[in-house]
Amino acid sequence: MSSTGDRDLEPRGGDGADSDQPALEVSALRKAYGDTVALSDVDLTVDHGEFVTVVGPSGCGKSTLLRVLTGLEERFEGRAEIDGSDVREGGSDDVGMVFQEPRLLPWATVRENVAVGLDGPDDGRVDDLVSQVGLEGFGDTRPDELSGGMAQRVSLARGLAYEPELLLLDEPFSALDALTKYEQQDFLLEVWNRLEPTVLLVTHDVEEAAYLGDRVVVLGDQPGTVERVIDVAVDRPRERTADGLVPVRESITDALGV
Ligand SMILES: Nc1ncnc2c1ncn2[C@@H]1O[C@H](COP(=O)(O)OP(=O)(O)OP(=O)(O)O)[C@@H](O)[C@H]1O
Repeated sequence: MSSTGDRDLEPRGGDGADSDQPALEVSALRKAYGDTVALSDVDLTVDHGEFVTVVGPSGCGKSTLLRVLTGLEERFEGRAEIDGSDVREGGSDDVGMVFQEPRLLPWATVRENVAVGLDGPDDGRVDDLVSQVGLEGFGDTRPDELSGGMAQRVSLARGLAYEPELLLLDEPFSALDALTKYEQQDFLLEVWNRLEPTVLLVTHDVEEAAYLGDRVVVLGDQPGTVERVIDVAVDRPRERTADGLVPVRESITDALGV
């Protein structure tokens, strides 16, 4: 299966983006919870329209990095900016987040959960998204009647619904079976091609990190810091079996020490 669409890999500014500023910039980031240092000395710059994947072992601080960027962690050292604005001062409000746990409104239907960030009703778009994440026919279903993988897909559709300039995704495909995961990865690539958001996607899946990313940031643990940054110089659309992805996967596993 291959990703869809053809894409110019030059970074571009999206609508309203200040092209003088990177989409996202982190420098000398350090975040500790008591004695536990979750992140240390993290530097990362992501350009507008880039798709960057972050891979690392469990507990290396991947979710913490996303929490810092979304403004959920106000106490940290160093700098974290979105479009040149400090995340502690609000960053940008044009950020879509897909959390590791779906965090759906339990009383709301699938359709209502997807539409939650939209200003007004846009039934056509919501229905399209519901069907694109493979949930056609489940628009009126409530979260307690969904499997974990279905709930995760509702969360993905909600994160995409208002077409943000920056998408922060925390293991959005981890609860999916292999085939559904491939379909949803390609759906995300199709959305990325069409809307050109900047994407930062956290995963522990080496294959996924290589297949999706323009660059792969490998985090090491204890404390979490950038171990290696790997450019994925493989043309898009990509085949999952592309020869060029083999050395990328090897470089990731080498950096992870596995
Ligand atoms: N609220 C918290 N209080 C205390 N320690 C925390 C908190 N959140 C995270 N940590 C610790 O910070 C470190 C990084 O956690 P984080 O959840 O960011 O890792 P992760 O790489 O996302 O892990 P996983 O892949 O298992 O989701 C871990 O040692 C974790 O125990």
